[in-house]
Amino acid sequence: MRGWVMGEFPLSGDDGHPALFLLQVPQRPLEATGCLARLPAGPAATLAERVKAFFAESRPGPAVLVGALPFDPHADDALYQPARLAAPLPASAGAPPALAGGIVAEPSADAYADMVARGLACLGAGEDAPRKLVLARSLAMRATRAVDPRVLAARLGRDPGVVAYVAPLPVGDGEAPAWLVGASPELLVSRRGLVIESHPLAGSARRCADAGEDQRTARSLLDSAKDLDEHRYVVEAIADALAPLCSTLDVPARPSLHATATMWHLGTRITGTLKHPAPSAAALAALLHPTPAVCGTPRAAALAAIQALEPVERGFYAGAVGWTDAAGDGDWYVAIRCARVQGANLRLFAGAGIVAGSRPADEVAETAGKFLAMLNALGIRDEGVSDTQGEGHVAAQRPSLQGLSL
Ligand SMILES: C=C(O[C@@H]1C=C(C(=O)O)C=C[C@H]1O)C(=O)O
Repeated sequence: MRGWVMGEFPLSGDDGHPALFLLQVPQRPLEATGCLARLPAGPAATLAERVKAFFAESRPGPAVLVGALPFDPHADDALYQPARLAAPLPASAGAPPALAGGIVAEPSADAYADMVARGLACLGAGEDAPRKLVLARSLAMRATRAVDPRVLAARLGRDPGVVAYVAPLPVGDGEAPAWLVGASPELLVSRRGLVIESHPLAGSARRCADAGEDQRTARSLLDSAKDLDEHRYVVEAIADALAPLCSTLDVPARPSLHATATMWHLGTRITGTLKHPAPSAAALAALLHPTPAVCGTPRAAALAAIQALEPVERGFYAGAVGWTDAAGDGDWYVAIRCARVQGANLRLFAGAGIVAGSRPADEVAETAGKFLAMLNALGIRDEGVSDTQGEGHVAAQRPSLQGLSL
């Protein structure tokens, strides 16, 4: 376990970016500014005890920790006690940042298709081999000036199917502050008293501009054996992890549809009542993360395959963002549909679950669809997707996705 080196977190106003954490959950939106104390960093396995030790000390200020868990459960997390809590001001979305230069796909769409093919080859190859694997790719781009995470979050938050978020990320000495900014449709876990909820998603299809075709896409997703298979692994893993901790656990037998502005997903709303002693929301998040929705199954084999196959480190993408308070309540969302933003640099991430029967070209298309939330927030429109975010027009000088092989 190692503590934060002073200055590696964007915590003060010196650089024009006061510490900002934002989680726009409809029933309980949270905006946290400033930082009173950092939680000593560590892996997921020690999060519950670190959180407990933190709240055991008497401390001035809000009795809450906010922050992010990285994708790799063995890597250091980034949680801190903010100085102030407030309901977020209704942010005006404003203009997207202007981009300088092109978009660099890392890996390229073709290299990603190869990666998926290699991933498919290792599925089920031996007893310990993964049965599901989630493989991700990234798009790197630069804005003409430092990106304001708040503007991006406000633009992302116009979609009622997502929870927009901003979380500060650790950076190296002397580097500009970095943020994870995104719009998650997926609740990892929430806890209020003994009541818990999780809404895992897996199995996806890109939405269509034509209403009839959009409905047909949704219906065929509900009937897709491959997608139901992908989904089942996630629900089983979450239900198996929660069952020993709960006195009641309701797991619907079949998933239902969840819509964002750009994607359809299969989702299962799992609810339960915790037994005493009830683990905190942070402990529950650490227990569940990373689920087969972002990693695969079995977890260790999928994690090893991801680390061997993906050329770009995920960092905090596909981790979790959220808060936990001294009473143990909290909300944790899966950190997807996001970008790492540092100064004028952005790196977007998107991944897709691969099971027997997946096809590389389909996974390229699915990840391209998943990039759209963030690309649209950046003012990059795709003519194939309906303008459900209400912008109404495509500014002529804004880049279009047409012709870009994403
Ligand atoms: C990994 C991502 O999304 C996850 C994977 C999904 C899938 O494979 O169908 C669906 C929702 C998320 O759980 C992502 O958006 O980057």
